[in-house]
Amino acid sequence: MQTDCNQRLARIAAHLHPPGLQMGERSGLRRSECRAKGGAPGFKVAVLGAAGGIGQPLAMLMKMNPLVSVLHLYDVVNSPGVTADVSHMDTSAVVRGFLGKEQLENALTGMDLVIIPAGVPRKPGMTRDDLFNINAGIVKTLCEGIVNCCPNAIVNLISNPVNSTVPIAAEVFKKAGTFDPKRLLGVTMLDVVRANTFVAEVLGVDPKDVDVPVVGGHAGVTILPLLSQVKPQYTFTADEVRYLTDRIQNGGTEVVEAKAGAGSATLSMAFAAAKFADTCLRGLRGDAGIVECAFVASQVTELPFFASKVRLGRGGAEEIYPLGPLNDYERSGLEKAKKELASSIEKGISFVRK
Ligand SMILES: NC(=O)c1ccc[n+]([C@@H]2O[C@H](COP(=O)([O-])OP(=O)(O)OC[C@H]3O[C@@H](n4cnc5c(N)ncnc54)[C@H](O)[C@@H]3O)[C@@H](O)[C@H]2O)c1
Ligand SMILES: O=C(O)C[C@H](O)C(=O)O
Repeated sequence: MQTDCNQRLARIAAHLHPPGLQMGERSGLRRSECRAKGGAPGFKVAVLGAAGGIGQPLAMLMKMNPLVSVLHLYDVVNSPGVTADVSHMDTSAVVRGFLGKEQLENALTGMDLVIIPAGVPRKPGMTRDDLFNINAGIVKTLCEGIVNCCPNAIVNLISNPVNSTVPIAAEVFKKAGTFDPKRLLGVTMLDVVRANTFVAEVLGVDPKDVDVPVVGGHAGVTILPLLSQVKPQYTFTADEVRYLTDRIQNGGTEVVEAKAGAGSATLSMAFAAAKFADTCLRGLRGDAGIVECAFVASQVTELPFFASKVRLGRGGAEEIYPLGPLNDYERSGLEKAKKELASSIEKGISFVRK
């Protein structure tokens, strides 16, 4: 058995240069095939946009996740190099790379979870909505691929503007008759990660002990931290509430400005995306009591999409929790958030319906 495997590897190695070539492209065999057969049970995960600023560290973090048995890394550039690199990590997930549109189908076929950080990031002075013209088309194409190849996969959508790209994805799935609202999740985890960090600084505690629900959406005033519901319970002063709300709502801009033209949050986003993906996988596995915030199709407000706490299970976002009691400051924030969200959602919907 071992000898067979070694012989096949030797055959593959003979065909595998120059570096960067898709694994198995010439030999018809994948280097991972020998091990894939004996691979650990687990979930199949694809990262679309895997060679990007978020994609690369996210690929690394997903390769470290013991719940992942197969990791597909897709991009329109540089995915062979990222794949070769990540595949050398001695963790159990089998890694395969896919390059360019013609390999999208193979990248997606059979996936349980698809994570999408594909698209352009902001530069200083831009809003997330300024990314719409480029990213809307990218997300639409990738979601059409999901329709054809893994319509039952859970989708974690990171590409901005999330407030519009999630409605775009939903429309693509609806058009194809494959839309399951529980399986489409806009990733707002970075807002929660930031909120926990900034609140922990104010309280002087470890961020791991802090939990701040962040609801609404993922842009400016639509990011609504519910500081009155913070765990551990604490009553902030009005100044603290204003400082924290402003910092959480503008955390993305803080990074964009600090990077001064070199992009937006990538490392903290990869961390947040990996954390969120892990909760989705634990939900798929059937773990109980997994609750995170996400931007989903929702009836929590009159808007068709809204971020709030959801319970993740085998079917995705199986339960969507109401917002709970809000104070006057949060109620007024909610009205502002809903106004902006309504037009961003509408923009996404009409992009596909036009
Ligand atoms: N949801 C959030 O909290 C959050 C946080 C940070 C960034 N973002 C967003 O994530 C996106 C990616 O950010 P980044 O910093 O990684 O950007 P990046 O430019 O570094 O990487 C994007 C990658 O997407 C790839 N790509 C482009 N078109 C593609 C296509 N059609 N198919 C597959 N891949 C494609 C690019 O080749 C590139 O490798 C941006 O839209 C950014 O605004 C969202
Ligand atoms: O701010 C951005 O443009 C990227 C992302 O949405 C973030 O919140 O960091």
